[in-house]
Amino acid sequence: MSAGNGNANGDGGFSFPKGPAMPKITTGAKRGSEICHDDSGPTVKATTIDELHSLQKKRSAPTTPINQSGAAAFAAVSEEERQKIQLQSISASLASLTRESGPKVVRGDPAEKKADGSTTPAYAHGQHHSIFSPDLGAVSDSSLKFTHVLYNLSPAELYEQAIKYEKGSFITSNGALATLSGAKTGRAPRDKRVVRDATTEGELWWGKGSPNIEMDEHTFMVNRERAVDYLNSLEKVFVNDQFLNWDPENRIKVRIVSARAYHSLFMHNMCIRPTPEELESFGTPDFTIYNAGQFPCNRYTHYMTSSTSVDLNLSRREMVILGTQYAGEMKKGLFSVMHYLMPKRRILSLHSGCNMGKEGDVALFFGLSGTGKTTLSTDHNRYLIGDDEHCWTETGVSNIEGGCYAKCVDLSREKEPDIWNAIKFGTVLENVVFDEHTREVDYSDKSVTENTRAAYPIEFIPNAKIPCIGPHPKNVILLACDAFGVLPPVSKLNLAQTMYHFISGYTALVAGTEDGIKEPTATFSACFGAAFIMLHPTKYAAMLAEKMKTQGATGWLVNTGWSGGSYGVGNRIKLAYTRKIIDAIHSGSLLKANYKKTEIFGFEIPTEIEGIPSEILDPINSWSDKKAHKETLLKLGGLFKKNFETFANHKIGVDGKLTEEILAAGPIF
Ligand SMILES: Nc1ncnc2c1ncn2[C@@H]1O[C@H](COP(=O)(O)OP(=O)(O)O)[C@@H](O)[C@H]1O
Ligand SMILES: C=C(OP(=O)(O)O)C(=O)O
Ligand SMILES: [Ca+2]
Ligand SMILES: [Mn+2]
Repeated sequence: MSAGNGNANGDGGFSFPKGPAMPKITTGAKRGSEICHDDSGPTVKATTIDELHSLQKKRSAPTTPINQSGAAAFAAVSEEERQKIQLQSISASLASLTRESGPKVVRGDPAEKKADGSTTPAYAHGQHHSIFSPDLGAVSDSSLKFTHVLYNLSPAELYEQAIKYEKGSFITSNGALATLSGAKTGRAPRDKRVVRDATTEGELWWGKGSPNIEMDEHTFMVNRERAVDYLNSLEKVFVNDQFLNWDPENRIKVRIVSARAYHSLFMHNMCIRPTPEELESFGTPDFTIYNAGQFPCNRYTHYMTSSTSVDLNLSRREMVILGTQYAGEMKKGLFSVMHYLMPKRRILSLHSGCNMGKEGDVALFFGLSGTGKTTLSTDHNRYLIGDDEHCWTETGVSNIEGGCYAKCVDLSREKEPDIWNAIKFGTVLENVVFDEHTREVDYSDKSVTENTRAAYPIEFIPNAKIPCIGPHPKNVILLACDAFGVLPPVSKLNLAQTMYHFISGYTALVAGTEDGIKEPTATFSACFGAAFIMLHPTKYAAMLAEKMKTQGATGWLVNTGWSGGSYGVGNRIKLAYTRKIIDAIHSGSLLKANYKKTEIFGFEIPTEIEGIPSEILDPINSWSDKKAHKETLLKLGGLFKKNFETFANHKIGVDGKLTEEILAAGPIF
């Protein structure tokens, strides 16, 4: 190693050159005698510094005037009583199950000193406390300390917490909060576990192909205890009480207990935000997440294969996160819960984006990660209902979430203006790289990860449809990013083909970013979200088929991937072209186009679409090597066939008729 040009001392070290001395800065020592008399306005209405600071913050969160009809005014819960109930509920959430009761919880930042300098716990908003302290019967040293709870903080408060206490948190020039998620920059599906108990044993999909890797109840409790003890050992924890699902009849109350302001702000953005009134009557959550992501699981614990564990216990309505700070784990964990709860109510949960035209025409966008759900559902000419997770009921669709989670690798203002503009104050920017001085984000920089993300509240998109609900879908668009380059840019599907491709859940992405990797890797993920479904894929497929049939919805397969050859030879289809295709689907013009049938897959492909070079519509035309095209097509067809084998002996719907049709709707050669 070279010594560089450091100023190492000792023998042989450098000494600073003795150049001319720096000019002295004149400080204008005589200033004091030149006092300007014309700027003396009124002085502050405070006599001490503490008083001045106390003037700065006005109390927020108005409480609902309780309008009791008639008598029993005394029955109204006092503010103090309400706060106490809330703290009791949080204490219960944080309770260790091996000790008798929950920890002593108190609201507010432990660092927030009162005016007299004392650190007696106080509420976040500066006013004095109302401490809930459990019985001293709870015997453990941990019960001698307070767990400070930062409850449903605002984005501004969370920014301050993140910047003060979390390494890697910065404000970028667009106002967003840049954060680092740590060692994990994506989900860890192999570390996900689901408790197999008497109930879930028969209800869930287990075994080959299933994402549900079992764990027993006891092991779950071991991990839960680990997470709870970790959280209680901290100075403070963040608690979010929020909702899932814009359909009021099927709304779920969720509580997220986490150690990082980053996680709290992420969920603030991604879940539905309660009004102050809704928060007052929140009560007990339907589901709780314990996010102890900085703390690993113990690898000697049964069922653990790494130091990361994401554990779902449907009976206890709890999820525990250990050993990963990637925030997407929370949102997708809750999505799994919805994939269990909703079908029980005969509601179909969908891993799809959703938007609506001015005429009320709704489209769903299914697809695996990176295929374009967020990009294509965010459409300046349409209302955004949601970018990722929806429910389809007897009356229409509803978004599960209150925010969007966009990939921002190579994001450009020109191509995706609405997402670009949504990245502002309040948005969480994960793992992006920015200029150390100007704090301008470089979206093309993949130094931390390819999977850079922006999480923002849905209302940051100007034409968001609030409330995020809509009528029955008219078009069901299946997105595949085909890096083999053989799927047509758009195909019209009949119902059986839609089901075949929905169950297959295909995409092929390039294997990685390293040089030399030329071979695309095919991924098949049932229902375009095998990592999140809880029941057998055919259950969701049967519901989708039934709904599409009754509503007369049309299925489409759109390739947002390669054209003119596989990855390495061809190019990714231009986003502008894909948008034109999608526009033609929405407007109904594509339905009326002329079609021809492709070989092998039997797709109906349009012969022309306005604004798109016709030759790209049939992939064979854009491949210069026709032999390679045929071979690649057969190769992909073979992968589809092989993947579908596991579904061949499952019946869909009441009679097996649809099953036969679906099997026949795959590639034939
Ligand atoms: N033709 C295309 N259609 C859709 N997305 C495209 C296209 N070409 C490039 N992209 C890029 O691919 C990514 C799609 O990601 P995203 O919409 O976040 O997927 P998802 O929401 O399905 O995970 C975006 O970064 C987008 O800019
Ligand atoms: C958050 C995710 O969703 P998507 O990539 O589909 O947007 C994910 O899969 O981790
Ligand atoms: Ca997704
Ligand atoms: Mn997305």
